[in-house]
Amino acid sequence: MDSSSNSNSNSNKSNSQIMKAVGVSSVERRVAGVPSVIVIGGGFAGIAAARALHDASIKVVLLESRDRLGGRVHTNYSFGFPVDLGASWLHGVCNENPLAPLIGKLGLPLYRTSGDNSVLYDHDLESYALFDMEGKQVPQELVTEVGEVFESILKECDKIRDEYMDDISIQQAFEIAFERNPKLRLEGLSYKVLQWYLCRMEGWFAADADTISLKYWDQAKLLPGGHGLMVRGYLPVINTLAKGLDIRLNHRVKNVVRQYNGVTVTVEDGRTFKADAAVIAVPLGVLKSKRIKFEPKLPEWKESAIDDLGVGVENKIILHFEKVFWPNVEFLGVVADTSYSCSYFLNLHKATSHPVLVYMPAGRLARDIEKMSDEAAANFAFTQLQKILPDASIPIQYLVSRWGSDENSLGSYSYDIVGKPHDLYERLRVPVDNLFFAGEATSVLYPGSVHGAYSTGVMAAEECRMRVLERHGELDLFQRVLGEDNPVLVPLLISRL
Ligand SMILES: Cc1cc2nc3c(=O)[nH]c(=O)nc-3n(C[C@H](O)[C@H](O)[C@H](O)COP(=O)(O)OP(=O)(O)OC[C@H]3O[C@@H](n4cnc5c(N)ncnc54)[C@H](O)[C@@H]3O)c2cc1C
Repeated sequence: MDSSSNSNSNSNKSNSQIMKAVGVSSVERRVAGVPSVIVIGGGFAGIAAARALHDASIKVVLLESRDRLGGRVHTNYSFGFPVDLGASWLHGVCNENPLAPLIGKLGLPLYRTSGDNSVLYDHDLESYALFDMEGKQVPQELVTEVGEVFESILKECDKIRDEYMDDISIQQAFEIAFERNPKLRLEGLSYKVLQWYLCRMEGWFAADADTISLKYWDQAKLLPGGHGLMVRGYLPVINTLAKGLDIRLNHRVKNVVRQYNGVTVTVEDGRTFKADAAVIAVPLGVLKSKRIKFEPKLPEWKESAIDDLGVGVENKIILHFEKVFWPNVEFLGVVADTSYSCSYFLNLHKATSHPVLVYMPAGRLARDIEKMSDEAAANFAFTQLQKILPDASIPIQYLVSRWGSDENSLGSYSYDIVGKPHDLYERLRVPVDNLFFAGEATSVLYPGSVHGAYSTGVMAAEECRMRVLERHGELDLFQRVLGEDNPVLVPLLISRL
């Protein structure tokens, strides 16, 4: 123990002696002090990174542009109870989920909307009601039958993927599947139900079928255990992770300058922050907009990953009613001629006992609705509801999200667009000198999810910690390995066999 601390201080001394010899400025002298990191972005990824670095005794400051933490997790309490305007499901209700220990420890209840292997991504067809535009309920058997056809189409798409060298869109693949197997091309009400399934698929990617890559649409990993709604909202998890951290709200980062010995970050009002390294945990949409200037510029391979990965839009229009007047099912749907015109309402009353319906448009429809005022958007959602329930009473309150145009997100979550490589997530993750990247779009396994974002934050923090401590000559891997409660067999990292 003693000898290791001696050797650390010796290495620091020699560092500062070298620095004095070359006449360096105060910025460089900071290297001899406490290891420090700036985390940019206070969503799940950024908070997870800041937490891990703080717990490893690194000095961390987290800069967040909004006046709140959480980013695309936003629990709102204006109805007098929690509702989530961003993420609300835990995808993968199982112990392998990296968030499971925390959610479990906090005693937060989950309402499971699907088990494994459901036709829909986040729901089983156990508790639902679909209607046509005239308000007539679609028979359950028909919905199940069309669900089976939908699965057959996806299997056909798999074959098409194997045959085609070049990538095509999901929509093109569907058309080829219909040409090859006309029985799959449904008609009348069945066709409309098929459009509704497509609408739900588009919701999962927050994008339209003509932009989603056939090659990579199903490459993200789904954890087992189905999907569970966070009944009390996600905010308690954010608050727990953020406890005791140095967080600066209303700090919009404009400039990130990296030097060989540290980073300088400038926020909108001109204030600067300096540290040994930075974790960039802002959304892909923000990186795409180039509103944060990097000096020197990010390398070409990083820039092209930012440009080429898709970011879709999904929104929530949350309607609060005086009392429940709709059927006691988990979700209500409206089937139509095109997936654009179909609708989906999540019935929060099932999970939370509050009289709330959540209308969830995605892709072009979501972008179009964002052009409306909040009031017009809420009216639009209500009009869709009136199509199926003409006697619907008017909502007493509503909330409207705008993830696509909000300058702090500029999109809802990432997805693979047609014709681009799948290694973009990894390229987005790979550090550039002393800049480390985190966020859902850097998750190779679980993009577009809360647990994916969380894992990337933890991973970026670990890489960053190693880098920063190495710089300070203080790297003590021994302590971490010994400190683990449940030692597991970790494969050796062998770079040359
Ligand atoms: C409508 C919707 C529904 C969703 N549903 C689910 C779901 O049910 N389950 C699920 O797992 N996932 C869901 N997701 C996805 C999930 O919310 C995201 O994958 C995850 O929250 C992303 O976390 P993040 O930390 O990567 O990014 P963010 O949460 O976006 O955090 C980035 C932070 O950076 C800040 N920032 C931006 N610009 C700057 C700047 N210049 N300077 C400083 N700070 C800046 C932002 O304000 C933000 O706080 C949903 C997303 C949306 C939009």
